[in-house]
Amino acid sequence: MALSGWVCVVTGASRGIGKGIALQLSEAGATVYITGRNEKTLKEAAAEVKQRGGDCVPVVCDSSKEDDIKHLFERITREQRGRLDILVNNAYAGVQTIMANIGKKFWETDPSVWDVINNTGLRGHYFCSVYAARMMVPQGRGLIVVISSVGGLKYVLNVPYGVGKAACDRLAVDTAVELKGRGVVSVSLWPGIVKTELMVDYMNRSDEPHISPTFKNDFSNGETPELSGRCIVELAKDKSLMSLTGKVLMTCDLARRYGLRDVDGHSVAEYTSFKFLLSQVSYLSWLSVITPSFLRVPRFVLNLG
Ligand SMILES: NC(=O)c1ccc[n+]([C@@H]2O[C@H](COP(=O)([O-])OP(=O)(O)OC[C@H]3O[C@@H](n4cnc5c(N)ncnc54)[C@H](O)[C@@H]3O)[C@@H](O)[C@H]2O)c1
Repeated sequence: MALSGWVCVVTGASRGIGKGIALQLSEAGATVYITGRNEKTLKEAAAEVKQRGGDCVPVVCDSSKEDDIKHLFERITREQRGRLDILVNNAYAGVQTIMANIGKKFWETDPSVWDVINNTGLRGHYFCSVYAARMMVPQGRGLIVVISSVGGLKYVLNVPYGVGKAACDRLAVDTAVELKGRGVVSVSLWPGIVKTELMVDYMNRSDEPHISPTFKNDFSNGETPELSGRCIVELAKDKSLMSLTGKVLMTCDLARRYGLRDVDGHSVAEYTSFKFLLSQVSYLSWLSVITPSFLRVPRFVLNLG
């Protein structure tokens, strides 16, 4: 129980990656406050965490409302005597809207899609980070993780998605600048393709015209929602964690760093390997068959990107 006695917050944990992270943090011994808007689904998720022996506190908290966020952190301060070890900024309200608008250009889409995607998934993260840092800085330790994605580096899905993810990455990098010397680590985490409930449901829709055979194959090799949680547990235990502050981390890099497999026993897809990248280009995919998987794009190239 490496995280026994630790106090964590995972926002947006009634399903998907947030729930997976809560399951892993509580399995490692932490008390995990999970948030969401719907009391019923939140309590169901908490029951699942508790069923695996974890300590979980469901709190109805809408990440797009500052008052809710303020009350969440006031409650933790009261109940845990000011202790907070990890904040995972994960809440995201955009998945269904993104799926419903795939293929449309930004000018063909209702502009309010920006708010759906970024009010919770960016602004909410900033507000949570402020209140969490107010607890962590005085105690001189803590870890803040923002769940982002490769959309922070290149165009994926749509404009508000990518701009929001680039800003999530900058949120982690810039908060790390101001947290320097305070003992609090701030990182951005990119999961790969994750088999969340919503994604599985989307992929199962036989009438969906936007799913390419390549993506179907990538999805079948995708991550479970718990892999990100497994990576965060290892990060929290890492003696040289401070050296990672201000960095954008990928689950596949962390899996390699800590020798992790996914919770279902599968090895983690290497998204920066030439083998994977070649498989994405139809006329070069034959090359991926003969390319060894240990050949990867150097990190400095990604950083330049
Ligand atoms: N699914 C993937 O393949 C994938 C890959 C890379 C990155 N990500 C990122 O991971 C994050 C989580 O995505 P997901 O796929 O698990 O999404 P999801 O929709 O399955 O889960 C989002 C969670 O946030 C909660 N939520 C929504 N609005 C909220 C609000 N206003 N306040 C509080 N909670 C709220 C939902 O109830 C749910 O529990 C996102 O940032 C997403 O971009 C996902």
